[in-house]
Amino acid sequence: MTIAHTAHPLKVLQLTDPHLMASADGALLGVNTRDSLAAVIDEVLRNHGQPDLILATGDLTQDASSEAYRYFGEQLKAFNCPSLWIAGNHDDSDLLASIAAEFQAEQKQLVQGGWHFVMLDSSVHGKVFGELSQPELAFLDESLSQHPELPTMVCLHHHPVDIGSDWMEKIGLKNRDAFWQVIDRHPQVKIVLWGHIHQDLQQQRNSVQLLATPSTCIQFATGSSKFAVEPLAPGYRWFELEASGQYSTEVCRANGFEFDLDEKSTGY
Ligand SMILES: Nc1ncnc2c1ncn2[C@@H]1O[C@@H]2COP(=O)(O)O[C@H]2[C@H]1O
Repeated sequence: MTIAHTAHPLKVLQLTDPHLMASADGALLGVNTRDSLAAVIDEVLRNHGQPDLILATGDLTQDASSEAYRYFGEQLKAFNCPSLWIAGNHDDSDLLASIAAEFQAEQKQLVQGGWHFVMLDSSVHGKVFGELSQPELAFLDESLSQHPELPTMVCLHHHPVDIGSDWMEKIGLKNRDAFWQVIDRHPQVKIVLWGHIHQDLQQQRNSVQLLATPSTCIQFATGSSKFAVEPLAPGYRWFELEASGQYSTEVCRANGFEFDLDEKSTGY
């Protein structure tokens, strides 16, 4: 584990749900996912510049191919900083971990800039919903016990709360009560961050800020009872984290990216 303290806020970039494919032509509902990721990376560099850390919160690939994982790692070389990768429902957790190691992105926790980052694997092989295994819950509890003094961000792929979309209720984190029982024992947790829902979301649960972020490809319609997409631009989340525990965060989109989304789609 790396320990570094800086006087400046730590700049953290979240990239989520890029759904990359082995083929350069790979598209999701009409949107080429390599092109949309490139547009988001350009937007980060133009708008915010270099981050100090990247959090990649799952569905890095659509086809769980080694080519797509390596493509993702290569694209992150636009940034001169470490990244941490976790799996989503479209990923192959073991393959992701082995290729993440090639890019030094496999760590499950990191202390940097006075913050503690904990990365959880909520993927369940062959399922769309998420679940945290007993070893994963034990890891969460142990890692939080190691740094009770540090403001902490916990990341996973699946949503651990109701987000107000019926169709997504069935594909969130199944054992969310067990997750919150652990979190509630560790008051240093400031932020729980996820992907999966392809939309900007902010909620509060006691003293914990709950955040989700648009995908770097297609976006799901907010509050829809059944599967629906909306033609919002691909995006990312940016954080500036102070060692005091204060922070700011915003979602930005690559609004100049042109795409032809299949808006009538009823799923994929
Ligand atoms: N019409 C649908 N109803 C329910 N789930 C769907 C539908 N279409 C796709 N999905 C699944 O829901 C998931 C939501 O985001 P993912 O990108 O993980 O992948 C999606 C599919 O696995």
